[in-house]
Amino acid sequence: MDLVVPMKHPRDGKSRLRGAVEPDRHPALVLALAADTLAAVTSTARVRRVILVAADPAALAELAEMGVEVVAEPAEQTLNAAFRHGADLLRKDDPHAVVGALQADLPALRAIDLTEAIAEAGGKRAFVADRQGTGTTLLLSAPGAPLDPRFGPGSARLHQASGAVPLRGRLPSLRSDVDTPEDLAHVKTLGVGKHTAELFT
Ligand SMILES: Nc1nc2c(ncn2[C@@H]2O[C@H](COP(=O)(O)OP(=O)(O)OP(=O)(O)O)[C@@H](O)[C@H]2O)c(=O)[nH]1
Ligand SMILES: C=C(OP(=O)(O)O)C(=O)O
Repeated sequence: MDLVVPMKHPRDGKSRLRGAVEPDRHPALVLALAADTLAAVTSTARVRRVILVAADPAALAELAEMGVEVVAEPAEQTLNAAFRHGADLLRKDDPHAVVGALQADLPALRAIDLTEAIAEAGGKRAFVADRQGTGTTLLLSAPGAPLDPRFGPGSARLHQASGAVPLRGRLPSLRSDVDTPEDLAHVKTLGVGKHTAELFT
């Protein structure tokens, strides 16, 4: 299966985390969260391609070295348009693939949780809610079928209402996205990847 990961310019993203590090290091924190997410993704055997859909590809040069393809976001500059664009590019090359949409703010992600989620989905359109139960961290299409992303506030409910199956596994590392300082404290208890850890030593 192939994955799409969207990213704003690191200077603009994760505004609710502003102040967690010195202001001039905020972009480095956003990049570190993404680098740890991508390190786990690219070490997951079930994942074949990863497309990063970027508001500004030049700002993500260091992520491009991690075995992911960085492309520019489409003219419609919204989160769901970014997901649809990445999914369309992947489908052009393999019309029958499962396509996944993953958030870039999962610094504690472990390959074992991503593998378990893909297995539990079993080819159905399915999603993983965040640990609060309101947001979505991963949405998987059925093979060759539309991804139909509905990310944004309350997306777990929207994904379920659109027929996606909520995955029930514990999946602690996959449910722990980092939106707030409280989320950051939580992922530190799980154990973050090296890029994020380096910013707090
Ligand atoms: N390419 C692209 N990525 C986006 C867009 N909107 C959100 N994202 C990315 O999608 C992911 C999820 O978004 P949020 O968790 O809401 O993150 P955010 O907007 O950076 O955070 P806040 O400013 O705190 O709301 C993050 O990796 C964002 O960078 C967009 O319009 N285009
Ligand atoms: C956009 C979303 O993310 P967040 O909770 O990270 O803002 C979402 O959960 O659909």
